[in-house]
Amino acid sequence: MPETVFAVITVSDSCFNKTAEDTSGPCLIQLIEEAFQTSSILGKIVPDEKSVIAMALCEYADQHRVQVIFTTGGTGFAPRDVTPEATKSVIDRECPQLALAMALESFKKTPFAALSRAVCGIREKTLIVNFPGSVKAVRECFESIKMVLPHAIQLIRDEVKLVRKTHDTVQQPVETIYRHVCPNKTNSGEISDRNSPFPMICVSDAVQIVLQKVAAFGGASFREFLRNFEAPVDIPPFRASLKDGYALRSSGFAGVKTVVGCISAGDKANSYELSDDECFKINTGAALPTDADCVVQIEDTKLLEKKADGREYLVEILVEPKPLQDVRPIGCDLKRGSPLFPNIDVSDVAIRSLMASVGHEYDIKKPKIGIISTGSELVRPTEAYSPGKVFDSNTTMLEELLKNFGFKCHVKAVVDDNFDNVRKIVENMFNEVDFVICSGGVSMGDKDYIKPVLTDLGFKLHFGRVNMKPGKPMTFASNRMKYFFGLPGNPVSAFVCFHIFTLPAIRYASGHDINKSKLAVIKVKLDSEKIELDPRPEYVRATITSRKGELLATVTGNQMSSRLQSILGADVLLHLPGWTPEKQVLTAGELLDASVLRCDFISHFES
Ligand SMILES: Nc1nc2c(c(=O)[nH]1)N[C@H]1C(S)=C(S)[C@@H](COP(=O)(O)OP(=O)(O)OC[C@H]3O[C@@H](n4cnc5c(N)ncnc54)[C@H](O)[C@@H]3O)O[C@H]1N2
Ligand code: MOO
Ligand SMILES: [Mg+2]
Repeated sequence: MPETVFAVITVSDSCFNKTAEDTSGPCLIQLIEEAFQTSSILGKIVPDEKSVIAMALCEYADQHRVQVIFTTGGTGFAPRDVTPEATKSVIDRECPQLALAMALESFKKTPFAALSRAVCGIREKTLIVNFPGSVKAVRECFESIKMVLPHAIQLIRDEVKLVRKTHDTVQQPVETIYRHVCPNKTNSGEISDRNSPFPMICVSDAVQIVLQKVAAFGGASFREFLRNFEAPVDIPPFRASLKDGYALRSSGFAGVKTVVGCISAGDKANSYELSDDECFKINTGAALPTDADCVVQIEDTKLLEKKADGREYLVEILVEPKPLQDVRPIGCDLKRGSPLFPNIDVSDVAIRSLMASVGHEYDIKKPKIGIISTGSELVRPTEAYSPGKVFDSNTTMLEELLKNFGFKCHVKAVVDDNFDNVRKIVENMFNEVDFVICSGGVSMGDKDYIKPVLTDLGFKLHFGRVNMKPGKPMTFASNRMKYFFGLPGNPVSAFVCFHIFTLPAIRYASGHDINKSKLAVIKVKLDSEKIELDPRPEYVRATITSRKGELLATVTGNQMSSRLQSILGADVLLHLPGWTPEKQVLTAGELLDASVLRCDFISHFES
C-alpha cells in the first residue's frame, strides 16, 4: 500500500503551555501506527486559537500535503473550544457522516457524546477529522471510522484502480485491504499491476519523511550529551604568558630590573619571592611566577648587561607595566564547569579537538552504515569483463561519498537480482548496521526485488516514488531504528539521491542540526545555453565560476542518469523547476537555487 502521511494536531491551551501532558495526541499516533502499516506521522500542539488551528491545518494540508489530519481537543461547548470553527474555515467539503459515525459509537458509551461538536471535512486532497480531547473518546471514535479511512483516502486521492480493488475486497478486514501491493508483478495482466502503487511524492515531503523517521535514531540525545558536557579543567590551567618577554610586578613600574631566572613553557609555576626590581625572562605559554602580575614583551625592553656565562642579568623595562598586561588568567579561554559546547557543532574537527583540549580522546559514535549494490549484470572493477556485464561503480562511489562527508562504510556487498539472495543480504547486513544504502532494483522490472524484500522483512515502505529527475523510483523504508535507502541503480540517480536523502538522514542521525543536515542551498546564475525543462523537477550537475563576485553555473554536459561523467566538476546540483505551460525553458542569466555538493565549490575564479 502506498505511504499515507498523517498529521496529528493536539488542540489544547494547557498542553501548549506545558501545564498539562498531551496524552490524546500520542494515543492517536499509536492508533494510526497500529492500524496503518505504512504510515508517516507529523504532529504538533497548538493553543485553542481559531487562527492558529486553521494555520496548522493549512500548513499540513497545503505545504506538507499530508493525506489525513486528525485533531484532538477543542470540540466541546467551552468558550475556547473552537476546533470545529477553525476546521470549517479551511475545508472545501464537509463529511457529516464521518462525524455521525463517531457520534453514534460514542452514544453507545455515554450520553455526554452529545456535547461534542466535531467536524470532518476535506481540504483539496486532505481529510480532516476532529476528535474529542480525551484518550477514551479518541479510542472510541477512531475505532468507529478506522474501517472506512483507507477507502476514503483513495477516493480523495482519486486512485481509481485502488478504489476499484477496495470495492472488490471491501468485505475483508482492514488489515487485508491495506497490505503492501507488490510493484513488480508486471506479467499478470491486471491493470493495477502495471503501474507503481506508490504515489509520486514531492522531494521536500520525501525529505521531511526521512528526517522525521530518522529523528528516533539518537541524534538529539547526542546533542543533549554535548549540551550537558561540562569542562573538567580550566584553560589555561595556570596564569599563562601571552608574550615572549619578562614577568614582573606592575607595582615596581618601568626601569631597570635584575633577571632572576628564565621560565619556559612546560615549567611548573615558580614561587620565588619576586621583589619590585626583579623579573623573570618568560616564554609565550609559560606559567607566570606566583608573585608576578604582568608581562612586558621583549620589544619593549632593553638588555643592559649579561653575566659571564651569557645569561641575562640586567634589563630595562621601557614601558609602564599594567596589572594583567599580556597575561591569560586561569580559565580565561574556558572555565572549569562551564559548558564545553555552548554552540552545538558536531563536526569531527570541533568535537574531537575540543575534547582533546580538556584531556579526552573522544570517539564520536556514528551510525553504522552498509552499502549494497544489486544487479546480476554487475562485475567488480577488478574482475575481468564478460559480455552483458557492467562494471559496478555505485559501490565505490557511495563508499567515497561517505568518506567525503566523514562517515564510514562498515560493510559492503554486491548481490544478483534474486529475491532470496537480496533478502538474505539485506537481513544479514541489518544485523551489523543501522543504515543500509542500496542501489538498483527499485523500479518496475520483474527483477526489481527491493520493495518486496523489504516488505517481507517487516519494513515499512515510507515512499517508493519521488517526483524528481533523476531519482524517480527512490525508495525509503524503516523498521524500528533500521533505515533502508533504496537508491535507483542508474549511477547518477544514486549520486543525486544520496545527497538529497541519505546524507541528510545520516547527518541528522549523527546529531547535526536539522538545517545543517541537508545540503546548503545558494542562489546562482545560469551560464549555460537554453535548457528545456522536464515535467519532473530536475537536479542538474553544474560547475561554479565566480565572476566579479557573481556565482555562475555551467551544466556539466549530457545529464543522462546513466552518464556518470556528469559528476565530473559538479560543484552544485542546480534545481530546475518542472515544466509548465507557462515556463517551458530556462535561459542564461536566470537565478536558480543550487545545492552545494562540496566545500570547495567554486571551480574557477574570474575577475
Ligand atoms: N517501466 C519503468 N521502468 C523504469 C522506470 C519507470 O518508472 N518505469 N524508472 C526508470 C528510472 S527513472 C530509473 S532511475 C531506473 C532505476 O532502476 P532500478 O533502481 O530498478 O535499477 P536497475 O534496474 O537495477 O538498474 C538501472 C541501471 O543502472 C545500472 N546500474 C545498477 N547498479 C549499478 C552499479 N552498481 N554500477 C553501475 N551501474 C549500475 C544498471 O545496469 C541499469 O542500467 O529504472 C528506470 N526504469
Ligand atoms: O529518475 Mo531516473 O533516476 O531518471 O534515471
Ligand atoms: Mg530496474
